[in-house]
Amino acid sequence: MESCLLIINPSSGKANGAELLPKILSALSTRYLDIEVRYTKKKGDAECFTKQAIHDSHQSIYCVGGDGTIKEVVNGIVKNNSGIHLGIIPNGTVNDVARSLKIPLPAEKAIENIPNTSIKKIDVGQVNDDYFISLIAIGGIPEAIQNVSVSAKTRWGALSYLVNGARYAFRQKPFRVRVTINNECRVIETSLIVLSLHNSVASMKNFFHTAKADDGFLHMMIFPKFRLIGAAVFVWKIIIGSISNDKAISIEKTRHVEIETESASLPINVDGDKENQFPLQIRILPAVLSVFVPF
Ligand SMILES: Nc1ncnc2c1ncn2[C@@H]1O[C@H](COP(=O)(O)OP(=O)(O)OP(=O)(O)O)[C@@H](O)[C@H]1O
Repeated sequence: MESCLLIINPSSGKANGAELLPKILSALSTRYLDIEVRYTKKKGDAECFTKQAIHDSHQSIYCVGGDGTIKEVVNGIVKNNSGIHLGIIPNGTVNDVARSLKIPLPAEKAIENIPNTSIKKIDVGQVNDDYFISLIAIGGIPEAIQNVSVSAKTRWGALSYLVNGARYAFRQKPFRVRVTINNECRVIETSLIVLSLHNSVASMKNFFHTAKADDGFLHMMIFPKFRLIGAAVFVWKIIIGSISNDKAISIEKTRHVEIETESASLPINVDGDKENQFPLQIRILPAVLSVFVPF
């Protein structure tokens, strides 16, 4: 029988990860003889635990947390060039990766479904020297979303993101970026850029209608400059899932993109965390991650 590492972020989502332990152990014990359990305490722990699991020759890692915790595990896997299998028990606030992979929500359902999963190879994004699994967003709105406190997320869930994002949308100042796709360079004034590997963004399904976790593409939306009324219209279209039909938005599908700006303080959000400095070299690594998904 095989062995696995179970990583639990006890602060993700409603901060109930530790309470799920008995159920998870019972589900995993049908598949694994040895199950090591580790709790994260801070940023970087999940990547560090992953590195150790690869070194210890575990066959799989199960991750209980949100997209930020999954991103750390993915960094540990890809940076170590490992084929270790990843199981996702979605217990964050938005859980876009799980939604895209049709992993049942909430976490209790995903746990019950562990026996009915098999391996699928999916894409990973690379941004400069790091990796991401879901989303890069540039602008003040993503920064506002990132600044939502753990207590607000625990109490209000995805609603806390929406309210903070909408509040900032009205104060949003446009910014100028140089975007290079397929050797074609464009200077654009925009208020928001969203780049995703999946169809679900900020827990809203079909943000990118055609995106698939294994299609080998980065999906990118460049919004025009917007102010008060424009922001309200876009927020509404995002909520009702019709944003990708908006003619004012430029939608790109690419394998590589470079984004530069002279606005030194322009915020970048990578899978929910503030990271990286411009210029951004972003590319897709097709089918490099083995994840458990429902049959
Ligand atoms: N014990 C802990 N207490 C507080 N923060 C932690 C702890 N362990 C990890 N973290 C932080 O949690 C972040 C990841 O949270 P994660 O994204 O998984 O949950 P979330 O923000 O609730 O969900 P989502 O990304 O779906 O919105 C990591 O970047 C890390 O900084």
